[in-house]
Amino acid sequence: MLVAEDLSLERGGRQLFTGLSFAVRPQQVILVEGANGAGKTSLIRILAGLSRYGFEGRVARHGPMLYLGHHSAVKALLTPRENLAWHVSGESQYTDDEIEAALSRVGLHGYEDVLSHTLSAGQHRRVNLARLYLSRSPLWLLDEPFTAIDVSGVAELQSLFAAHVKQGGAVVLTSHQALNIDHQVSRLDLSAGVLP
Ligand SMILES: Nc1ncnc2c1ncn2[C@@H]1O[C@H](COP(=O)(O)OP(=O)(O)OP(=O)(O)O)[C@@H](O)[C@H]1O
Repeated sequence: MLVAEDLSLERGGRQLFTGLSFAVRPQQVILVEGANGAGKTSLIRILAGLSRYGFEGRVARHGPMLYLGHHSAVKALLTPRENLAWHVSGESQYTDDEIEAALSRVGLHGYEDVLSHTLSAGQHRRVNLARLYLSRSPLWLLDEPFTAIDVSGVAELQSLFAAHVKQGGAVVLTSHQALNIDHQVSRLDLSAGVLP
């Protein structure tokens, strides 16, 4: 699904990692770990093809991917229904029932048509995460998907990740939280600075 070869990243005069090579294969969950500032967000953005700043190396992706960034891309003056419909419109055609069902899966039943600026931080984040329930992309690149999500929401997400990889998908994510996924998790630790 993805092959990363000899990745190096320098930021603000600091070498964050060098010589990083790995592959992402179907049915893999890869947790990118490391201290604050280790380069996790930067790595996910590089894998998604969204950043080249300070970066050397090669990333080859095969097939569609879904990237969810650290910062919620939910527009305050649109409703959750409108935000989700807009976000997924580039990926495929979805019916209003499918949009509603996805919002319901993330606990937003009853909030579909309020303005998003009236939502809590966690609800805001959940609007973004609803995209995962509609995604047909096999590769998910997720930067801190659990931020602002409550305990039951985290458990739901972890079940979703397990189901996704069991169906042949792959998930690469950053998180400062320990994972409790019913599937083997590979770890990519950036704290060491220089990886094999
Ligand atoms: N646009 C930028 N310009 C200069 N330096 C940057 C930029 N973006 C990030 N950095 C630096 O790159 C380093 C890695 O940042 P990054 O956000 O990838 O870390 P992280 O491991 O995700 O951190 P955290 O756990 O705090 O989210 C940090 O030292 C940060 O200051």
